Amino acid sequence: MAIKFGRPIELRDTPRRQTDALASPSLDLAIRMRRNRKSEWARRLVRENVLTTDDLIWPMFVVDGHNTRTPVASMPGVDRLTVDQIVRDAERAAKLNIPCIALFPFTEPALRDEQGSEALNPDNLVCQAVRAIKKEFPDIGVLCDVALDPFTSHGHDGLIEDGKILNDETVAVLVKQALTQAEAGCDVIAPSDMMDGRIGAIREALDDNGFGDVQIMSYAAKYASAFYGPFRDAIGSAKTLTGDKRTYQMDSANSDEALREVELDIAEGADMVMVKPGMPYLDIVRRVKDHFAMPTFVYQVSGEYAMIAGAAANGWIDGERAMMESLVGFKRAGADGILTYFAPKAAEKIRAET
Ligand SMILES: NCC(=O)CCC(=O)O
Ligand SMILES: [Mg+2]
Repeated sequence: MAIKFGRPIELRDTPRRQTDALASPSLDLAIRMRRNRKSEWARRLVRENVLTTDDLIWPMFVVDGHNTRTPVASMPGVDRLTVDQIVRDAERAAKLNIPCIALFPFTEPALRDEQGSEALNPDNLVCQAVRAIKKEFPDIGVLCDVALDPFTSHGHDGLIEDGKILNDETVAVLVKQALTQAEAGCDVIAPSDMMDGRIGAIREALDDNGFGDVQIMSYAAKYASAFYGPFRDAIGSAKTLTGDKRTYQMDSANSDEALREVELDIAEGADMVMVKPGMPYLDIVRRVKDHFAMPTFVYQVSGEYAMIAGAAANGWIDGERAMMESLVGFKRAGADGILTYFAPKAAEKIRAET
């Protein structure tokens, strides 16, 4: 039924209620969208998307030392944690019913080299943290990032020769890094490097080495983004990174290309796929979810966190409401889960409200 200015055209000929428009201004509207918004219970009843603690993955930063929490200046409210402290936050995550945590290391500069060799050390910070967490809280999911950037002196995700990031040679190292992490007890391998063919190579190696149950969450559509800045502060690669990552991460102007990236990773054996960053790429999340119907994740990255947390700290926005609005926006776009530094805060808010 065609509707124009509220009153169905088909009804235009039927007698109207007699009203004196001036004395009692009242539009003759059959449909009033505001009725379903009239009170909190009514809004709850028609709500289409709900954020739960099951949707959250909490990224954490691990640093060498003991019993120390060091604030990351560009991420207000986020700390680098020593292994014993990460176990305490894992406990907090478990109590908040957050299903999974993600680990990122701050590697001492002396341990970084051109090849990122520390990534293959079975006793590196990430492996230590995985073992410590799994010992105390075996039921929480632990996700480990696969890429060389926290370990290389140049801050790139792969090996470099003559200024070029080598693809196949890098994949060979990433396979070893993934096996090292699986050996430590990691549940989900999450390659974030954007080399071609790494998902298939890692899947094959995991299967050949008795890690058939270890899942792969692929950073399938990862864009070269300015929003990663605070993360690079947190892992200590901001100052050392030479150049940018545009020869391997995606061009922010592209959308069809994201579907091709995701399609390849699914074909190579990804169990879950991810779009990153989040807020500027909600259209990509929606396309990926609609196209592949895969478990689809989104990373609300450090710069997105910093924008909200920083503005809130200045009193420019209501931080809690902006946090929740941004997170439900990901659900609305089709995400099954969100990696977010807000995870503990959001989980606490959800718990307080239910
Ligand atoms: N591989 C993980 C990241 O690069 C995270 C980026 C961010 O939070 O800015
Ligand atoms: Mg790819």
